[in-house]
This record gives sequence, structure tokens and C-alpha cells, in this order.
Amino acid sequence: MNQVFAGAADYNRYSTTQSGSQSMLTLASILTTTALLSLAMAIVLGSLLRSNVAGVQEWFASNLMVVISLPLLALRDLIPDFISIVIANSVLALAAAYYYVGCARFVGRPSRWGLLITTIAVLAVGLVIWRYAVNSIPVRVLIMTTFFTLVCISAAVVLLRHRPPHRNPYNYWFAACLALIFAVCQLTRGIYFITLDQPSNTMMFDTFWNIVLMVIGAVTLPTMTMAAVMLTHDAMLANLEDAANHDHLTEALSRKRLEAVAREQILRAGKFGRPLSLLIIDLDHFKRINDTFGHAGGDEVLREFARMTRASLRDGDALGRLGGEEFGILLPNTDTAGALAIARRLREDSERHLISGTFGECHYSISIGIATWREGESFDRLSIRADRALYTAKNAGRNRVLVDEHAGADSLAPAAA
Ligand SMILES: Nc1nc2c(ncn2[C@@H]2O[C@H](COP(=O)(O)OP(=O)(O)OP(=O)(O)O)[C@@H](O)[C@H]2O)c(=O)[nH]1
Repeated sequence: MNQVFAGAADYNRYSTTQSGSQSMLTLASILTTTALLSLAMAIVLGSLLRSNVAGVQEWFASNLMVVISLPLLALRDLIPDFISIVIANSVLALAAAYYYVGCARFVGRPSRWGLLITTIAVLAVGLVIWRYAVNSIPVRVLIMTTFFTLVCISAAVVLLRHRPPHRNPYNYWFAACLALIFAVCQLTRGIYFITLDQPSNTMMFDTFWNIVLMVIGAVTLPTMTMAAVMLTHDAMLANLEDAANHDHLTEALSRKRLEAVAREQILRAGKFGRPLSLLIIDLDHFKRINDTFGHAGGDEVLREFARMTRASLRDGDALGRLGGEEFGILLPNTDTAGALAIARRLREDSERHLISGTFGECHYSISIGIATWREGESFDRLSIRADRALYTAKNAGRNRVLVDEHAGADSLAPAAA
């Protein structure tokens, strides 16, 4: 991506001309400033390495490559051309490759290292040919800028096409737009050099438009890493939210999240006059399961129960773990009769459910309390009623479904018999 500097090392040649020292100063300043900014960005990314977000390592490596390659470009004429042209530009190409791989890995796509390394090897051969066989600065610049254009466009496309759903698109668009700006800058520079009507020498680097394009590149390059840092923060935030909203063992919603969802659903039920039911489920004699199959066996039963239950619910329903072996299910647009049918089905499925693992084979049963929301009722009050029905189901012998309806027909009746 840093190929705005492709072949820039040739500028030192110009230092032998009258205004050469000034030109050298301008280009060396751009290269040095960019290298220092990349070093700063590498330090920022280094602090995020332990986040374990996919792609951060590659973005970090990309910046290190830039930090290594730009000083090599700047040392042209002081070190052998093979290092300041072939190696420096190849390392810069590797920096671009790392940036692309970082973006691809970040959105869970394949890294394509095989293709990238092969292309960089071909580029290195091209640099050797157009330095030692035919010394052409425009061709060298065109080769490298074309590579960087394609890599930057690919990075933008992979970010936009594979952005995870429900994730804020802003950071993705920001990173993609910067990559596209850099790509346009590279393409323009490559075309500009190839169409320059002057002999192939380092005077080419001192033209107004080359300096302008290099400055744009120098500003865009660290900003692209800033976009990567923003993407990383976004991913870390999403991971934290996910951890806070879900129970680690069963992947059901956490109690806190279930309560938040319940409050939203109660508002909607009140607004649109739709029914809403709550099931509170408790696995029967779970202590016995733990005692028989060990804690790991008990964990497996909880996981399998949650998996089976989730699979049998509709999209808008919400399953949460209230604690221990107790779960809650919110059923929007569901009246008592509908909730009763779902609860009966769950109870029967659980009774039939055989869980096997290294711990052995285990059957289990569940008890369920049901309450249907009443106008003006809080979630706490609704929970108390469902809990009361559950408590009665437990006392009535377990493995049954009861509805809390004070005067209802199902009240305290074993609806699952
Ligand atoms: N394996 C495992 N066990 C848990 C977990 N959370 C709570 N438990 C256990 O679940 C058991 C619940 O026991 P009790 O509250 O006595 O209830 P029970 O044995 O299911 O009896 P009833 O509910 O009356 O049918 C306790 O032994 C807890 O240690 C967990 O995450 N994993």
C-alpha cells in the first residue's frame, strides 16, 4: 500500500543536480515522516495484539514492514541499488500483502498468502529486470503501483462484502474508502509516470504531481492503520457485548439481557395489544445428575437442553439462562393456550432426550411454570407469577407444566400428563 513511494529512492540521483539537495530534502522528509507515523501506528497496534482479534497481527506486521522499507528507500545511493530498490520495494509490497491479509482475516476470509507471495516474487523479478537489464523508472513505478492498486481494492471489497451483519457499517466504510483513495492515488501515479514525456531519470520524482501524490499517500497510509484500529475496537466491543449478553456455557441469553428483551417486548405488547407469555423452566433433580455424572456431565446436559430448546423456538422467541439449571423463555405474540402447547412440547422433548457423552448416558425431565402478561404488569411481577407456577409444579411431583392463572382452568393442573 505504501507503493506511492515505489522507486522513490531514485530521487537521490537528482541530488547531483543544482536543486537536488532541496528535492532530496522534500522526498526524504515525506519518507521519514511516514516511517515515523507507521512506527507510532505499529506501537498502537502492538498494544492491541493481546486482544486476539483476527487480523491485528497482520496489520501490526504491515506497519513494521513499512518502517523497515521506507528508510531503505531513503538510503538510495548510500547503499547498493539491489537493497534500496529491489529489497525495499519488495518489503513494501509485503506490507501491502499483510494489510490485505489483516482485512481478510478480520472478516473471516482466507488469507490467500500463496497468491500474494507468488505475485511479490514476480514483482521482485520485474524490479531486477527494469533496474539491471533496462533501467526504467516509469515501468518500475507502474509495476508496483498496479500491485498496490489491486491489493487496496481487494482489501476494500473484502471488508465491505463480508462485514458481519448487525455491526456498525461506519468503520468498515471508513477503512474501505481510505483503501480506495490509496488505490486511486497509486493508479494515478503509475499512469502519470508512464505518460511523463521526459527521459527516465530521477528528475521525474521532483515533479509537482509526484510530490502531491506522495503527500496524499503519506497521509492516507497511517490513516488506513487508524481505520484498522477502529475496526479492532469495534470487534473488541462486540466481543464484550456478546460476553455480557450471553451465558458462556449454554449460549442462551444472560439473565440481564433477557430482562432487557422482556422490557422491550412488554412495551411492544402494550402498544400493539399483543399477548406475551413467559415460561420459567427448571431441570428436575439436577443435583442428582451432577452427583451421578459429575459436574462436566451436568454441564453437558445444560448445553444440550439449551441447544434443543433453541432449535425448537421461533425467531422472535428468547431463551435466557436465569441461573443454575433454571431458564426463561419469552414468547411474544403468544397467549396462554399457545404457551401451554409450546411448554408441553418442550417437556415431552426433554423427557425423550437422551444425552450421551464421555460421562455416559443421561435422561432428564423439566418442570415449567407459565404466566401470560397482563396490562400494566412489570416483568418482575410476571416472573413472580411464572415462578409461583413452577414452584407448584415442583411440589406436585415435577416433570409437569403449570399455568399461573389464579382462577384459570389450567391453574395448578398438570397440563402435560
Ligand atoms: N453442572 C452444573 N451444575 C450446576 C450449574 N449451576 C448449578 N448447578 C447445580 O445444580 C444443582 C441444583 O440443585 P437444586 O437447586 O437442589 O435443585 P435440583 O436438584 O434440580 O432439584 P429440583 O429443582 O427441586 O428438582 C446444584 O447441585 C448446583 O450445584 C452449572 O452451571 N453446571
